[in-house]
Amino acid sequence: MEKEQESCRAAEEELAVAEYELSEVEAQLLHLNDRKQLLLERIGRQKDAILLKKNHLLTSRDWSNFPWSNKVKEVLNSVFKLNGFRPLQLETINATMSNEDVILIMPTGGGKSLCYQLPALLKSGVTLVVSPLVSLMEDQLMALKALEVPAAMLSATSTKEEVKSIQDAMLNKNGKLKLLYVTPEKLAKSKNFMTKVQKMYGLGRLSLIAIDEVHCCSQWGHDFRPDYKFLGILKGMFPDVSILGLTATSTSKITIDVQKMLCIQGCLVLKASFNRPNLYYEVRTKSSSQEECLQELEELLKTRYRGQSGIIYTTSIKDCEQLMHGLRNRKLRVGCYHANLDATLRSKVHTKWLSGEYQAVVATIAFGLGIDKPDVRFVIHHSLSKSMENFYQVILNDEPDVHD
Ligand SMILES: Nc1ncnc2c1ncn2[C@@H]1O[C@H](COP(=O)(O)OP(=O)(O)OP(=O)(O)O)[C@@H](O)[C@H]1O
Repeated sequence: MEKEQESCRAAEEELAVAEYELSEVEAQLLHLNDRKQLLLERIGRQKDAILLKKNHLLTSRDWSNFPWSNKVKEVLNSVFKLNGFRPLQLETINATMSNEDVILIMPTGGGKSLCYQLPALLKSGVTLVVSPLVSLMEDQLMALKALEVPAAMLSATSTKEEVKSIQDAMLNKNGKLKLLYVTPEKLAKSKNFMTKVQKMYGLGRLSLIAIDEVHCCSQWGHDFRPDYKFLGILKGMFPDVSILGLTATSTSKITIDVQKMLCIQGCLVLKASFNRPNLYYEVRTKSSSQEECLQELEELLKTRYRGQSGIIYTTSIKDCEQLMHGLRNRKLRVGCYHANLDATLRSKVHTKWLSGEYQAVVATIAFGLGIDKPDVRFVIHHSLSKSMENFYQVILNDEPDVHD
């Protein structure tokens, strides 16, 4: 009995020692965890400071004169038939030629395409251009064909033969192909195509990656596209190739998000002026009566904007439908466009507006990306835009470019 009591006491003592040791270890772990936290914060601060310094160095550098400047001018004249650069075009081209990652924010129609098309011709190999819409790519290809620049596009509708000939051109050391347009879906969904891009990179033939409408990477923007997320792997896969992201709409929050997504934090960000002196803005007091509002719109469309083309933006689909019916009842030729209409109907409305059959489209923000009509003379906002950037984007998508 006594022996058992002794053994029990010994076990209790052993337990107390172990518990004491454990409490010591826990205290050390707590201390280590605190140190870890402090170190992580210090590393984060240091990384931010380095990015800021690098960004400052990039931003304060003079991007206007480089050994290849004469060649750049020559290609601008002889291939693109242009006499000079618009603001920030030369800086973007030079930074891209220097293998820097760049985000270029420039208003619609500012001349973003030249910023990757010209380096594509000067660099050896093929420039990959990621573009969100097949119609945008087709426009670009038509313009490049007229300039006799070898370019191609790959989309979900490309035939087997087209795919084969493009893939051969990608890997052919003597191939003439300079620009290859692809949708982000194609990159994200076709393993076969990505393998070919990797091979092209291995051969030193991937010269530049241009990402059009780059704000689509960010969930903060109104045009977020899930497939743009895939583009985040490109920098890791092709570290020697510079990335040029282009957009007409980006807040600093979106730009930082895009840099993070594409793994190009601290890269050079070039932002052109968004002041467009050829635009006239007017703010009117909106009547609370729907009838009076319709009457005012009718008057504008039949008098001030008679025979002219435009867009009336609303923020809700319900408003969009109601306004179209109200205006049609007043014998105005208008259509409506929003995300709830099927693609065929949307395309019909778009075509009728392009051809002039509709004087105006009553639309939500779904009507924007890829809309390009040279003779738009008015944009009416029936409701206030959700943000300044949305407002700017919908105006400039449709602005008559009287300077060009
Ligand atoms: N340096 C230049 N001098 C004269 N015209 C130019 C110059 N650069 C571009 N352009 C012309 O400006 C027009 C718009 O260019 P581009 O399509 O590249 O604009 P963008 O910024 O890409 O617009 P979006 O945002 O709609 O894609 C084109 O007709 C192009 O030929």
